[in-house]
Amino acid sequence: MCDLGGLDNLIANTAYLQARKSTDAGVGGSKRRRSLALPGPAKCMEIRQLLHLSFASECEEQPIGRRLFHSFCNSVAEYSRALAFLDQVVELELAEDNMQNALLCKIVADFLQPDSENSLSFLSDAMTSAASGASEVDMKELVPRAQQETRQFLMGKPFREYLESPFFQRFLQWKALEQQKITEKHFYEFRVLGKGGFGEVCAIQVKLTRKMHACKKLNKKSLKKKKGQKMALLEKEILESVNSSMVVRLAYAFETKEHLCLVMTLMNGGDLKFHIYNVGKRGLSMDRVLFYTAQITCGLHHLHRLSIIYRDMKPENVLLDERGNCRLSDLGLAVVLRNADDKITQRAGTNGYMSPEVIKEEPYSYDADWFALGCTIHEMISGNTPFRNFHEQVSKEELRRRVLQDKVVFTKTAFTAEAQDLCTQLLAKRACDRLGSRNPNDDPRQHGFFHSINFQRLEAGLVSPPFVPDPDVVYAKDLCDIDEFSEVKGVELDEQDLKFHKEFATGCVPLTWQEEIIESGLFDDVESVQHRASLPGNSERRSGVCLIL
Ligand SMILES: Nc1ncnc2c1ncn2[C@@H]1O[C@H](COP(=O)(O)OP(=O)(O)OP(=O)(O)O)[C@@H](O)[C@H]1O
Repeated sequence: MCDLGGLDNLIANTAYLQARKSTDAGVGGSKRRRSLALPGPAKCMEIRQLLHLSFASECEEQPIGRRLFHSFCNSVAEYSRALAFLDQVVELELAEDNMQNALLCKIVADFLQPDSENSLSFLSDAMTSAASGASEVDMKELVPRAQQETRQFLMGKPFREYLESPFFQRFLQWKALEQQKITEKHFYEFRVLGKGGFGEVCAIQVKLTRKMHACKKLNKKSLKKKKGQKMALLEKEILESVNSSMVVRLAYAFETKEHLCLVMTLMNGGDLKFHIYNVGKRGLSMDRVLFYTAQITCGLHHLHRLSIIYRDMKPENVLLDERGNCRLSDLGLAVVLRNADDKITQRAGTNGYMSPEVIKEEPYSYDADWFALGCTIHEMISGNTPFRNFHEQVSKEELRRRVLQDKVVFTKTAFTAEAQDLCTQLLAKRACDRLGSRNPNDDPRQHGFFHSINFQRLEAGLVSPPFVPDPDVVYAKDLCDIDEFSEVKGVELDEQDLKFHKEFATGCVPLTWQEEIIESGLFDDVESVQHRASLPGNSERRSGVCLIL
């Protein structure tokens, strides 16, 4: 029986939906005031000592660093042109196929021709003379070389000057703020979204930025009792290392008295299992199957490049966000290989998605994920997994036999020839015959099924999802259908546990935190206040910054 009435659920949903909308409205749309204190010079000196300064990290990878390096470069015409050129190259990489040639010619004419107004004076003579009268084929080869020379240039004098400029001081202030201790006081908490093995997942909102996230709470005593501490730390470290728009990302890791908390990308559009079985007729339309499969494939590819085997590929673990893009979630079973080509034998995964080699406990690696992807595509198209029909009761032994022996049959007309071929190749019984694992360069993204997908644009978020979840629907079970956790008895936490909790609760994850600060408008607000303060006639110079925004 449900303890909570429908009213409780309604109130929880309304509060949650309203909080989501306040984030959508952005900083400008919200009336609540926020205060922000950026640390002063002493703290900045301390932070500077701790950083291993590199151009790639400080000026390219870290979002706030990139923005401040851009601002610095904009004050010197030559540096500003160099960045404009690099920005154009990125635009070229993401351009639609039919726009590519025109853009390529424009870039060469604007930046590489010695007589052009924006010509890059630091480029080698060999480069500029090759640019005059170059054919399109030559240009395709010249632009990446010019890109390299430009980067080399920026890494020299401009980078050294940047490190001595007030822009870098500002960067250090943000870095100092990034290292603040994170506690539950930084967040508002909303309804529970789901239940995991060690605790609930609930929606939360960062007070400072108003960004919504999902918070996976892991009960400290339960982790200890079920010997889950090592696994939890590994999941946290893996999430932290991932930087893909196709995999859930970690924003904060902190602890409360009872829980270790992982604050991750909020995926509020429901999971693929729900969409396959609970909306309209079973299965998904082919445009959705294509879109999700392309995104999942990018997500798996990203993990594999980091030597991570996901090991739990299935529709239930693929979550949609409010725009209809999907990400892989629940990296609780993922493992990192010490060497990229190592193999492991430990049986892990979900029955019905585990590959023959995992079932037989034979050595396996990334090939296991490609097999599970084959099962997932089959399920998205037909509403049945390849080895078990919907609602069919099958014993573990029979399921095992089917996976090991049965040829997959495609009974539904919904399978196009290309979809069928993709599934067949992914579901090959032997890993060495399986798409994705046949040789070191085997890439499922090159399969004909994906011929209409521009993967670079997809990864950059420039392809519109074919389905957008309803913004007024909460795609989560009603509160009364989510079981509560019972108290963990008979476990005492000791010194060793406290040490582990400290190792886990590392606070803000730099790249995600910096993105959040920029996205929320806080970064621009601070910059404009600082800019006003530095104008002639304004005596109010600031070193530390304490702002009410
Ligand atoms: N990022 C997220 N956004 C929204 N909801 C989420 C998110 N992550 C998890 N959930 C919800 O919480 C539930 C439990 O999360 P998750 O599967 O990661 O926990 P778990 O401890 O690994 O559970 P299990 O081991 O049982 O799979 C999910 O089924 C989903 O409904």
